[in-house]
Amino acid sequence: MALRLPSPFQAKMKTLLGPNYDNFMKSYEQPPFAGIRVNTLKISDEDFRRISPYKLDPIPWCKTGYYIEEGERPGRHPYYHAGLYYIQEPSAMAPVELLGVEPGDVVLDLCAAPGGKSTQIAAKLQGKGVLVSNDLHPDRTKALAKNLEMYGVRNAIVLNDSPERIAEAFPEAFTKILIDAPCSGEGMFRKDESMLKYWEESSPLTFAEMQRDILHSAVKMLRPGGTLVYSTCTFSPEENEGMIAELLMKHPDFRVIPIDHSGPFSPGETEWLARHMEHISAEVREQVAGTGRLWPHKVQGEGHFVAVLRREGELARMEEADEQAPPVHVDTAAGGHLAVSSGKEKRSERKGRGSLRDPRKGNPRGGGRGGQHDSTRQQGSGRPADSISLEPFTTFLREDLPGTLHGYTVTYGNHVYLSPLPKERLERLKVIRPGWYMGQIKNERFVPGHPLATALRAEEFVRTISLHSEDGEAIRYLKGETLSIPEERLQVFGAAEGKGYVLVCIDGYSAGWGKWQGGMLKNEYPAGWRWTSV
Ligand SMILES: C[S@@+](CC[C@H](N)C(=O)[O-])C[C@H]1O[C@@H](n2cnc3c(N)ncnc32)[C@H](O)[C@@H]1O
Repeated sequence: MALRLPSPFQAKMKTLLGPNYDNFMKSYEQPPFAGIRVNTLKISDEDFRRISPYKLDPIPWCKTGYYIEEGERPGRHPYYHAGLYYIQEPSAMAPVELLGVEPGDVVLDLCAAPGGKSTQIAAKLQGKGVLVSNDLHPDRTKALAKNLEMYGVRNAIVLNDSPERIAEAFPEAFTKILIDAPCSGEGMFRKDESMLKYWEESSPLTFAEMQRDILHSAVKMLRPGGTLVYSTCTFSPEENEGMIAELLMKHPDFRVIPIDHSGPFSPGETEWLARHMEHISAEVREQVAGTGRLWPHKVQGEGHFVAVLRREGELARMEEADEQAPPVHVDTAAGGHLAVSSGKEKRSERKGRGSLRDPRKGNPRGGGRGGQHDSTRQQGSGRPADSISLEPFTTFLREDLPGTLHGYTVTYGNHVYLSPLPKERLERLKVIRPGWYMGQIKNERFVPGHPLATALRAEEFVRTISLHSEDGEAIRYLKGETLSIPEERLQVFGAAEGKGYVLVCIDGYSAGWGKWQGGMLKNEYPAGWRWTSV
């Protein structure tokens, strides 16, 4: 065995696993399993299987997840840059599958960076409903925002705030909540040896403290009848069954929805509960048995713990409880200006339907950090939001993007976003992305942003070019080179001319912008996203 596992870890696992311990230890002689998950926001599972550059072997607990062979480098293919798949450890695909997200859900992913599970949730939502993705650590939220953008997610808000503050802003707001908790990462040892040192320096009890706080805030944000999934990539029962048992003792309106144990999932470790947490009732212990474990000696994956919990009550039906963000449209009566949706009028127009509950009602204290927006800081600011004329943006929509986009128009300085929620709902939170980034108004022109391109389908834009993934042209584009493209290769719809912004696709799937003129395609692929030689 190449890995030197800490002896306290080995001793603990021996007690926990009893006769299964030897098999568990043998699993460390195997290389870790690698997986990819098809991004069904951009391509159907069936179409991906047809064009996949890899031999795919289905992952039993995730319909769109596949094992790929050892030695493959899935991050080095143009399809990765076109967001056709996410590289994800196979066991990590389980929690979202068990959360049961459906289009129209209002979902919170509370510990979301770098975004594996958020991109999975977004694929389940299919652009309908709301995804709020949060992470406490600022640097990690950058990767989270980038991944959501790369995967063409339109209806996500990225926050960098504490669970307590988010709970103040969104009491009983979400139909589904995922807590993929920070943990001691025992399931990561085989994949990432640096986790061994991390484990030796910290204790499961430190994590249990953090997890308890996160859960405490999360329960306040779930609607009656809603579903909460708690997951970790560690084996330690203190952070898994222990956490769930405590929650059930404290919140009798929460119940475990038992996971089917006839397949890859093993039952929760209730014997450990009986030995170490005597105050936990037998009824709660029985419920905890319904949680699920993926063990590395039983399945092809690094291991995970998952608990599915439901809060008692009748879940308000989506169409009665939530407004869909309105379509963005050009209001010609307002002189070609965009009809900026404030959300307020919408609510009063649709009296009695209510959206996410307004935190200011019944919370007269207000307060908070007063709308720090990283989106503004990172992407530049300028004039006060409302002084900006959106005309260049509306002209772009009308002329180049004739379809209907949904969302509340939110501006920060000269940056324009479409948000799945009205701006005032985010006022007191630290917002990294208030929604789908449209672009920037600069010198009275609209400069479309990269995330606008990655989330568009080829047929939604008036001018497109499709580059072949295999003839080197796509990689040259991804490296930032200018390409020579004769006009006949452009696909131009209607009466539009060839000159202007072009949606650059790879085998038909959007990857970014280019600007075409006189046979040359100027490259607009952002510097920070480019294909590098290593
Ligand atoms: C297991 S990782 C999440 C992985 C992520 N769900 C994914 O699938 O890509 C746990 C995350 O929790 C974040 N975190 C730690 N403490 C937190 C807290 N109190 N509130 C929210 N996030 C926290 C960490 O920064 C880390 O990114």
